[in-house]
Amino acid sequence: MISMSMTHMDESIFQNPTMFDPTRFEKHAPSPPPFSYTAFGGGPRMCPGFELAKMETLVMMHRLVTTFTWELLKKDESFKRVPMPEFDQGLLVRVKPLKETRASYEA
Ligand code: HEM
Repeated sequence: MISMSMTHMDESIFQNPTMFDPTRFEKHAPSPPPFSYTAFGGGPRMCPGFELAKMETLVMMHRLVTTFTWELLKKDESFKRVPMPEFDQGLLVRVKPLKETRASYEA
């Protein structure tokens, strides 16, 4: 049994662990020590789909932020870890296609 958040939230391994910083996973970034980043497990039974999953996640994120605008409806939203992140108010967002948003700015 592993506790991923023990190492994922360890400041001696990941600088500013609670900060959203995708650059920490870029190719030129220093690799974390073995078995400290365990989202995909580790060792001989490590997830064989991890490269595919990372690529799919990147493509999906790119599409979501370039196709839609996102508006946070509860500005005082926060979350706690129990142990997975859970939003206090359900993370309500208004999502609009980017084309529609541009049209309303132009009107
Ligand atoms: C965000 C997406 C994914 C996450 C977080 C994830 C995570 C994991 C984890 C933690 C394990 C256990 C590894 C271990 O025991 O050390 C695992 C195993 C596995 N994953 Fe994934 N996975 C993801 C996506 C995928 C995809 C896209 C595929 C296939 C296309 C896949 C196929 C597998 C298989 C076949 C195993 C079993 C490997 C074995 O027992 O030898 N996973 N995954």
